[in-house]
Amino acid sequence: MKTIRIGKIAYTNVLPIFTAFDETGLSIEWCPLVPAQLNRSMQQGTIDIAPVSAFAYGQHYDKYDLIPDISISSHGAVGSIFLFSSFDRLEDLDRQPIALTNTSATSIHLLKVILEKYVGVQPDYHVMTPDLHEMLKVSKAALLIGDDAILSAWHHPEIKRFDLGEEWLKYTRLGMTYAVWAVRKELLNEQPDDVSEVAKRFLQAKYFGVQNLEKAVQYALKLGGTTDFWKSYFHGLCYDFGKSEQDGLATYFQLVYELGYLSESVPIQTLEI
Ligand SMILES: C=C(O[C@@H]1C=C(C(=O)O)C=C[C@H]1O)C(=O)O
Repeated sequence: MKTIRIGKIAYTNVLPIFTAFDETGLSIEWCPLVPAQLNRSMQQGTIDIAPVSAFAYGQHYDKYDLIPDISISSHGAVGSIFLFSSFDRLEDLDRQPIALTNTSATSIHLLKVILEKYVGVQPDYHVMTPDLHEMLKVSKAALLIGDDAILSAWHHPEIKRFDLGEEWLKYTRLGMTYAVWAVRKELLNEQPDDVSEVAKRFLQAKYFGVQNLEKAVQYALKLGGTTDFWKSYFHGLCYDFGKSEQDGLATYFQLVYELGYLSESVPIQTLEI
């Protein structure tokens, strides 16, 4: 078996899956990166399988297939995708500067959909490294994801923040999928049996990890917080990719396409394993 390079999101959100992954008998190399770097590495072919931003799948779906029934989704509040804002109302952000983290792809476009389609404002976006203090020096609101969002919320409870999973649910009554497990089609053609085995291990890891959160919580505590905080964070995330998650994602793809941020409407294709 040729070594398969697998990307890992360098955030706490995936710990229930990655801490439960059984690599016995597999030849794999782990590549921990933030989502925007994972998206790039998958596109360039320096990694073969990864949880990529759902938006990045939309950009390159012709090159990828998806492992079925695994994602990072939420039905409502996600707990780690926040727009921090100097204003109490999203309506006040029209023509205002908003800083977007350079680590994201899905959430950046989710924010654009919410603000432009539903709130009806047209802000001036600019991309920055994820540093809340620096971002708010030059803008009226700042989008952070993952551990950057969690830490900034802890350090700055006084700053108003909007949870994008909650906003999306409010306007659409749908869940939202932020990341999906993509496999490069080239790898699938070259090593179909190995891909199928890795996909099965991911699904086993998901089933076991979500039922047994102790190990994930133990790792998560290194960032800070309490056991109860992390249990409730993990319970707020959904790692499935069934009909209700796919319906939410299909609506997102349609709206992102209508707003011109994707050049075509995206089919969601999952693998038979
Ligand atoms: C829930 C999250 O989902 C993520 C958001 C992503 C994005 O915005 O592109 C990509 C992968 C996930 O890590 C999070 O990062 O907090």
